Amino acid sequence: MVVVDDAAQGIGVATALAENGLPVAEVTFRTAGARAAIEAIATDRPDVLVGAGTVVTPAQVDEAVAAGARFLVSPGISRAVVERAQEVGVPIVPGCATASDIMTALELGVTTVKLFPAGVVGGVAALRALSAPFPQVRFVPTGGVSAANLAEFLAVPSVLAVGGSWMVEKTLVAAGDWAEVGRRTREAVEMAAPAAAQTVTTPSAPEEASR
Ligand SMILES: O=C(O)C(=O)C[C@H](O)[C@H](O)COP(=O)(O)O
Repeated sequence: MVVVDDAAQGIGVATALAENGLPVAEVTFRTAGARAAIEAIATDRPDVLVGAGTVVTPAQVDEAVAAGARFLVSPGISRAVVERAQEVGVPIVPGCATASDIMTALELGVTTVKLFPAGVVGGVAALRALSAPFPQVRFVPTGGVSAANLAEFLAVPSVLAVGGSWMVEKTLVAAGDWAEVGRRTREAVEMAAPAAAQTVTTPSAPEEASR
């Protein structure tokens, strides 16, 4: 989850992420420069999977896709936004904070949702509670995820991935401190690796089978 002011910052972040094992960036539509940053990454770093975050209107769906975004993320769930994404054929991960939000996602045919803001709505305990009635749903918790709790979130079987801004903190991006962005990225990738390996090697473990 990246907040950048312009194309140059976007390229700096994308390069630091890719060179440290995480070639994926969600550039949020929170700044005037977000569109230019997505365009620059899509053009100059085709090895990086670039998406748009904080997509809250159908018009932003179109804008993001025109800029080259290959996936979309919303902080909440809006029928109009999800339906527009489905019309143009780009994957969208809407934010859900309650069981009702998840039911709306399911009605729209969406089974991968973002739990947001994950830390505030109950963290791992909320994930486990919401996973029980919705075994078909995969969660991407964001909002309050960090190096301190990353492993805990990834250990929940229904968690597909996590997202967060701690690797690309605004002050680091503003200062162009790509070495520190790279260090935090590498650390996160190393912490996530055991969870990813477990998902691949133990698909029939009891916990997995009961999902
Ligand atoms: O607006 C969106 O579409 C988002 O994706 C929200 C972000 O994922 C979170 O704001 C990240 O939260 P922190 O890692 O705690 O900074």
